[in-house]
Amino acid sequence: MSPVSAVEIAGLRVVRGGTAVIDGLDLTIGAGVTGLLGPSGCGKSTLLRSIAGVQRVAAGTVTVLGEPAGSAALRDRVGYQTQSSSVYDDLAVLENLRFFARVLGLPPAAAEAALASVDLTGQGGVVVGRLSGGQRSRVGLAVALLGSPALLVLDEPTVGLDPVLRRDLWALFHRVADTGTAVLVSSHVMDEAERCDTLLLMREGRIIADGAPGEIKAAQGVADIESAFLALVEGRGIA
Ligand SMILES: Nc1ncnc2c1ncn2[C@@H]1O[C@H](COP(=O)(O)OP(=O)(O)OP(=O)(O)O)[C@@H](O)[C@H]1O
Repeated sequence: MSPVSAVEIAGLRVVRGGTAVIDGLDLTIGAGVTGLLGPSGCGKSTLLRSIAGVQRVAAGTVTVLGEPAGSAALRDRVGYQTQSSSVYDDLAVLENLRFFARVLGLPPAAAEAALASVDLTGQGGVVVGRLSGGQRSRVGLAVALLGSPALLVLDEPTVGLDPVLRRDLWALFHRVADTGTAVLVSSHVMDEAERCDTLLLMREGRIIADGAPGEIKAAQGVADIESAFLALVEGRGIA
């Protein structure tokens, strides 16, 4: 059995504000938890937007689950959580989920299932505005998980969270990936690198490394991903 790749990108070029933010990017993303790591402004959100099908692209192709990114066939097969929260503060957790389930044409039971998958079953009646940061992130994640997507795209979901909450969220990403959903997570925190099955290091609109964290470190002859990133940037790796 060889399923289609979650994402196939060829020759992607994206221009924002008159500047080519991404120029000639080729990339394949498969199963498991893939981390997209790179400094602020390197183009992570732009790449994720292109995969989610909400970014105007100047050239190239972005194929998601065998379909062009953004096509109607992918509507409930791709879950996308943006950096800014898209949930309503003045609605309860379950009300939010039921609302988004309706928008996607899913039955109300999908809301309960998504709630359970992020361990918030007991919080369904709580107004989102009263939740902690970690719980809010989980609600956003639950919205992205509605309809059991085959690809989950998460833009910096752990930003601003303490180390314990970040660890718990990464455990959740792996649980989701274990069900067969490909999970793509961006972060600018290099110490999250070790939590990924596959790591994409991005700089100035380019993917400068793509592989398991251990492989990337070994190729550069260094002990941590931050050093690997610096070695790649400075072109002094052993590879
Ligand atoms: N709406 C916009 N109009 C013009 N330029 C933009 C716009 N959004 C982003 N950019 C530019 O595109 C580049 C890449 O931004 P992007 O948000 O993709 O980076 P990022 O790696 O996700 O950064 P961060 O971690 O800070 O979110 C940056 O130089 C940014 O200034």
